[in-house]
Amino acid sequence: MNNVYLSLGSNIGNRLEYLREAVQMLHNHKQIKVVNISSVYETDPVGYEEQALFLNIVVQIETSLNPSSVLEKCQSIENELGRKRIIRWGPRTIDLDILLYNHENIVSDKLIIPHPRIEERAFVLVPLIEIAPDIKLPNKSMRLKESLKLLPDREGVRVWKQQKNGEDVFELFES
Ligand SMILES: Nc1ncnc2c1ncn2[C@@H]1O[C@H](COP(=O)(O)OP(=O)(O)OP(=O)(O)O)[C@@H](O)[C@H]1O
Ligand SMILES: Nc1nc2c(c(=O)[nH]1)N=C(CO)CN2
Repeated sequence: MNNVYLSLGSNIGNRLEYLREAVQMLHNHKQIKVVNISSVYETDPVGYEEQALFLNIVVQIETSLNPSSVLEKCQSIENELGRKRIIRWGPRTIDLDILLYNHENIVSDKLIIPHPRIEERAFVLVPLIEIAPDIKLPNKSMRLKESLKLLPDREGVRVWKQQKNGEDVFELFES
């Protein structure tokens, strides 16, 4: 079974509902098991700043899908939830990025894993480290929590809804 971390973000409409639906769609796939979900963080937009605040989470899944099939599933969820690609790094109902796939390094036309901007994004690192405190990038000795300490914009990431019960990954999405 492959251990995969995904980053999810939304900054249009009912942001929590989009996150909830995306996680449900992952859960509904018979080859995907959702094993952990971070708290929900409200985050200042990065890259293109003239847009609404995001909600971001990181989700850990176990899956028998290969990396390109995980990407296809992520993109089909984005399409189903009405994502439109208009501005690079611009507003979106939902965005799913693959952060890590086991400890593999993958470079193809469609996919780069680890995601190339993990270490510069507090909105990714904070929720990722919450659920995987000692995680490292493949072939790197420094833990990501050390990378996070080097980022200037950590205060742009605030807990919005605390994950209450790590055992029941769906509790977050039931209240
Ligand atoms: N690790 C990855 N996860 C998701 N998409 C990836 C990854 N590596 C490369 N891609 C490619 O990136 C393309 C653009 O993705 P997308 O429009 O979601 O980018 P973005 O989320 O706006 O920006 P960013 O990549 O900075 O998060 C996708 O079509 C996909 O082929
Ligand atoms: N805070 C925040 N900023 C972003 C995000 C995001 O999910 N959260 N996604 C982006 C494109 O992937 C660009 N900027």
